[in-house]
Amino acid sequence: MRHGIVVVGAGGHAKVCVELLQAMGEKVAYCVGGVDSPDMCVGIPVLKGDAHLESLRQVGYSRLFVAIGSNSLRARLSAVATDQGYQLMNAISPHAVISPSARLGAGIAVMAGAIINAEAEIDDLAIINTGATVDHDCKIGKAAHIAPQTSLAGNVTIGALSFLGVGCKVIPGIQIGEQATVGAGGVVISNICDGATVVGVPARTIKQ
Ligand SMILES: CC(=O)SCCNC(=O)CCNC(=O)[C@H](O)C(C)(C)COP(=O)(O)OP(=O)(O)OC[C@H]1O[C@@H](n2cnc3c(N)ncnc32)[C@H](O)[C@@H]1OP(=O)(O)O
Repeated sequence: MRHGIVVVGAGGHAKVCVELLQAMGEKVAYCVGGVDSPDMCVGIPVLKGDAHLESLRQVGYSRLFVAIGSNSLRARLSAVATDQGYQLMNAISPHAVISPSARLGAGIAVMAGAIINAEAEIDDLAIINTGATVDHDCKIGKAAHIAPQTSLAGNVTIGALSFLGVGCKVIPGIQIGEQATVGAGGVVISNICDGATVVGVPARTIKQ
């Protein structure tokens, strides 16, 4: 028997991802949340505590999606789940537009209204959030998050675990390092180092 998908997380991001998976025609069996999670997540029962991952695996669940907004936590729990033998699913809205030449990793989320253009590469566990645009030849690193309405022009590279807040703009060819943060509404016109936080128009560094 084909089991439903296990979703890790029970917060706001998980709500959206559960509904993305359902829109793809999948059944979500359970969410697995922290001990303080609500009992239900958009109608899906929530099991509290990561120990449930192992017990669900033992009774035959094998497909899983990690729906946690924190990039580092998403990466860590995905590694735990794959070590337990889970296969990471993608949650991709039927209302996203994705080029046939784009390359998508595993465990990624692409929300409604997102556009991913020709030969873009989206690495494992990345989030391309609502209405974000990733133009031709962009490279989005592992477990990076491109927040709603952010627009990347062509040939932009985003390093692993980086976060671009809501409504950012990045001009063509820019390279943003790993674990970098761009504040909401930032306009990036020069390269950004690993670990830096930048804000504003044009974006300036507030933390190195
Ligand atoms: C579906 C979803 O919800 S997806 C989630 C989307 N989430 C977001 O877009 C959140 C984006 N987060 C931000 O923009 C945050 O403000 C961050 C991450 C850039 C900075 O957060 P913090 O490290 O807590 O910085 P803090 O709030 O202390 O601000 C530091 C300074 O930067 C300024 N600043 C912070 N964010 C911004 C911004 N987006 N644009 C311009 N200036 C900013 C502050 O005014 C402050 O300036 P000051 O020192 O002159 O007073």
